[in-house]
Amino acid sequence: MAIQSYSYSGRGSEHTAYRIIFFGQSNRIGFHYILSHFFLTLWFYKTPHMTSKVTPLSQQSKIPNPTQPNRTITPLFARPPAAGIAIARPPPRGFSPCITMGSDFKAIPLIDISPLVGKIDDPSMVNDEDLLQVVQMLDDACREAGFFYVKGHGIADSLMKEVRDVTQKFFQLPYEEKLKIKMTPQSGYRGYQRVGENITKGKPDMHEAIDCYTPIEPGKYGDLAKPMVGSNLWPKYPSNFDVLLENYISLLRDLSRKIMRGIALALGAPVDAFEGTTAGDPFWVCRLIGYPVSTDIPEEQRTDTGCGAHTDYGLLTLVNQDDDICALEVRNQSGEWIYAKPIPGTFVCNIGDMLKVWSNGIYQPTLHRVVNNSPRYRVSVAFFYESNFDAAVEPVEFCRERTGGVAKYEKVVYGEHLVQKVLTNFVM
Ligand SMILES: N=C(N)NCCCC[C@H](N)C(=O)O
Ligand SMILES: O=C(O)CCC(=O)C(=O)O
Ligand SMILES: [Fe+2]
Repeated sequence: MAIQSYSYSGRGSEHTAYRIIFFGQSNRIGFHYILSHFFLTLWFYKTPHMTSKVTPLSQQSKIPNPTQPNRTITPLFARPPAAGIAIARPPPRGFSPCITMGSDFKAIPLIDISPLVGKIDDPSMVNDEDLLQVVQMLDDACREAGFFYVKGHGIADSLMKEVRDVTQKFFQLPYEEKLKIKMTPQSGYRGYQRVGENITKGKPDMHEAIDCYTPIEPGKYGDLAKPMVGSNLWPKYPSNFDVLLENYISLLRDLSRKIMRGIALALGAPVDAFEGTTAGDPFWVCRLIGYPVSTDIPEEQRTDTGCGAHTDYGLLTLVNQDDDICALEVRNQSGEWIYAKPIPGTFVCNIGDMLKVWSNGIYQPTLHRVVNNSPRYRVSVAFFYESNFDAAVEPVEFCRERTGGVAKYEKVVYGEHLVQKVLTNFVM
């Protein structure tokens, strides 16, 4: 048994945490020693661990290290059972080599979500061991890295690849051709944007993209959605682009809904917490992105980042990235950039700003950026699963209770958050 004591500073306060680790090891089987380590980590906080400061979301991105705030670690099995689930016993907490115990992750966990995908809509799933294990892994991943890979998600490899392939083909077209679907304020910020047109924190990003959003009819959501009214501008070439993408998006919507069900359980919430007025009519965003080889960009136009450091705006992001180029980087607590290396057949998932507010900071979105230093053009297709456009997202009561009783974030209307981002994302 070992006891470690260490300090870390969160937003506005210092903590000393004591971490007690028990580990049992060494079972002898035949000629081999098989070491098995069981970690039971108990956290004690010396100080009352929550600040009572309410910080508007608009200021969050200005805080230097929003990656890891004051965190409360409440083991899943210590939580009160939520309505709608009857957790009879704790899910097994085995040691997973993918998950770095502690706050400074070095790798992003990989989760096989097939039990979740197969069973999450079945009311009799509540005590399913495999499912609960996935829920536990989601909880660990959302606390530790805010990022995880998923496999066993049910989306065919061939479809993932085809979507990247048509994206690549489109970006290979001559500029005039791409301009036929140019993004403008009149198009509701939907369509093609050239390299350097998207800006992050004032700096042009070295990517080109097609942005698509849930279509919005004029008048829907009143003034709130006005800048984004419109339907999507799909390329005419390759000719199956719109059909392919619309099918892909509908599959990813359903997959995201299922993962959000898992995340709801991971938070100890009812399984349908992200349905109804929160995300029962989820807004979605899809960005098809191309990152040119840096030497192909005219020097006077070139910056060193494909996409500057940011957090995503909604609930959950699923990134379908090129198989063989390492470019997406995720920031850990000590400020190191950890590669989200491509793992063929997986999506890279991460949580967004709305989940932070809703969970009162139990889960935090992690800063990430893209740098394509490879000698090859990189493609990624990012799908963003968001709350209802007009959802007023605020810390829910049981998450507040779990984090000291005080709401750390003010209510934010998702659509306002999105529109504010979109209106400042482009030099037009
Ligand atoms: N829908 C999402 N999440 N898009 C992410 C793009 C991030 C870059 C953007 N210029 C920004 O500064 O946010
Ligand atoms: O290209 C990627 O891998 C990630 C893109 C991203 O983070 C975004 O568009 O929000
Ligand atoms: Fe992102």
